[in-house]
Amino acid sequence: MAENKYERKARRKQTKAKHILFQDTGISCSDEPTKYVMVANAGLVTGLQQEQLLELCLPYGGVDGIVMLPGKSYCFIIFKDILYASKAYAAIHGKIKLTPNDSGPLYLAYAEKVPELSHSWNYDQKPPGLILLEEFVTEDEEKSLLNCIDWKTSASHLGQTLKHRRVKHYGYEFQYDTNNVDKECPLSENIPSECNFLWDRLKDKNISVLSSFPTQLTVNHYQPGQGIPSHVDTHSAFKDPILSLSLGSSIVMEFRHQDGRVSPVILPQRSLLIMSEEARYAWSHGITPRKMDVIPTKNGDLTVQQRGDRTSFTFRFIRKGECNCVYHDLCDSYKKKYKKSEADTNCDAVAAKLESLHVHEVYEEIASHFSETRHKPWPNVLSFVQSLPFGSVLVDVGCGNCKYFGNKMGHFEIGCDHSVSLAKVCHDRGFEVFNCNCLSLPLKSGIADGCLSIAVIHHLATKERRLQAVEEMVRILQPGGKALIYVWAKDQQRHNTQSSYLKQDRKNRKKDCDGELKCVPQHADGSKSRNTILNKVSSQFPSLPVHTNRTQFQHQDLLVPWKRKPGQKIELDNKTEGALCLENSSQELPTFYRYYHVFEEGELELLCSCVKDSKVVQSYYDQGNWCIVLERV
Ligand SMILES: O=C(O)CCC(=O)C(=O)O
Ligand SMILES: [Fe+2]
Repeated sequence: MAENKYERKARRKQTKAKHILFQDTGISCSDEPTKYVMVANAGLVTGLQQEQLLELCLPYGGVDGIVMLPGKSYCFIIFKDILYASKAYAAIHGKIKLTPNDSGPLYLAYAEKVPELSHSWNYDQKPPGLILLEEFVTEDEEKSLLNCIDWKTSASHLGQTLKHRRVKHYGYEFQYDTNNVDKECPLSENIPSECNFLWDRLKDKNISVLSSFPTQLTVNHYQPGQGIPSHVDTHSAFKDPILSLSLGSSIVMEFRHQDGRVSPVILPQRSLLIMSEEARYAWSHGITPRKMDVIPTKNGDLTVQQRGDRTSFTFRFIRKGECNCVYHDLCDSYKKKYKKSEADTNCDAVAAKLESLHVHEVYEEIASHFSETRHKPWPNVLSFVQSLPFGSVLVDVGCGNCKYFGNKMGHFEIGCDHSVSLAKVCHDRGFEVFNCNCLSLPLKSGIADGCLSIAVIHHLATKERRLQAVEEMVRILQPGGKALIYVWAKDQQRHNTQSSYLKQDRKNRKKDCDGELKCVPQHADGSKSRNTILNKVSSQFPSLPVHTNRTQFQHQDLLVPWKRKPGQKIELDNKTEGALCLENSSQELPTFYRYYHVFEEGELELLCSCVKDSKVVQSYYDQGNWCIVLERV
């Protein structure tokens, strides 16, 4: 039978989707029915919510799961049985729209398998420290609690209607602009006495999380379709634990960890949720604004459940003083302390001097040799660059010899570096470059789609300056733009594999020729030679240790030797002050000393987490470097 025009269109869409799927994931589609049905034109990118899709598919049989991939406009339904899949396919493909206002029908295809998600949703594993007490209050108690809230109140801070829900505070007002409470300014309304029985009940149940009574209560009222953005209750505002009583209706609350784990937790009506320790400090919680929730059934399938009106009572304990938790990434008290320790301008001036002498001047001196040793691009950096779409503006901050430029990817490439000599190398190679300090980029905000900072900010001598450099990169990115940052790791031998630095160093040692990070000159009495160098180098910065090559880093702030290539002329001018370079009276070649701050594990994440308007979207270790992809939000 001849195809009609709708069938022809559906087939064309299907062919295109199959091709894209294969390109993206290597997964082929199948002409025969399978349990895996690809939805070609609905996914996270099109704003699809999994409960919509489930509602559509469940009438045809059991569903084991829905796989939605970040950044993709397609998704997959995993049916329990091939029969269900084929029934759904026959009914939906090219015929049914998801919602009446959608422009076209859904196009489906059978896939041989589904892509594996590195971090999937897990209904079975709750965040550590999370306790859920079901049927904590009776129906009568529920009514009495709901009735004791007087929403009709004229004071501006009471009974607020936020975009997504209605809220009312007792004890202290939670201020949504600062995400904190004014501890000096308690409210006249205390937590209603109708709540008092809850604390005895906790004791009766042998739950000993409370050492005193809560001092703050926030009542949230959610209608179906409303929610609360994912957040961690400010550490400095409230102690551990936080309690939340669910009244009126049940709901799914999503807990998210920074490592990508998502744990949806069903909060049944009349249950009490206790968020303590890791669940309180290191996982964010939120409620997605939607009218239905996806929940697992007893036999493990997924189903949807309509939401009703829910009122939650969130009880908290106002904290006196600062938080001392160990979950630093999400702790505002820790970040405040961390930033303050660097606020000293005297320290800033010393740092600037150190960078000038042991970074800027050294790179001017070693530029051509440095450039000769820098040809091979790092594969992960290259993939980042290649992931930027055609027409992207790419800024390489601290571009060195521009080894990541010239990829013919249709990018507009702009390099900048402090070193005049390195900028000249790039210019001679035909690239657009200018000189500047990465602490203050002479570029308009929001102009870049991608930004590189490869082995740059570890040359900045204070946390505040490193933060400033990252803030500058985020500033020049447009929303959605990404920066890739590489810094040297203190740990050069992670997972028992040697970093390229240690490997390179070994090679150098074998060949006994020059390159990056060469050893200091060795005499027969090597130690004497080293001491001479140390004394000379440390004259300006006495507390800075000199790194011993071929070894793991012993300190975080140090001077790393660079030995000049043999046969190169040494031109020392007065500026060098003898500290950045030692010209040995013997036959030895001069050694330059570059300042480095090598990063501990987690340190780069912490630094980036202090940068406004950005989020860390990827974090990894790559051959002796800690690396982060930071997205401007
Ligand atoms: O509605 C809830 O259960 C949680 C409310 C909440 O997280 C908050 O107000 O901080
Ligand atoms: Fe909260």
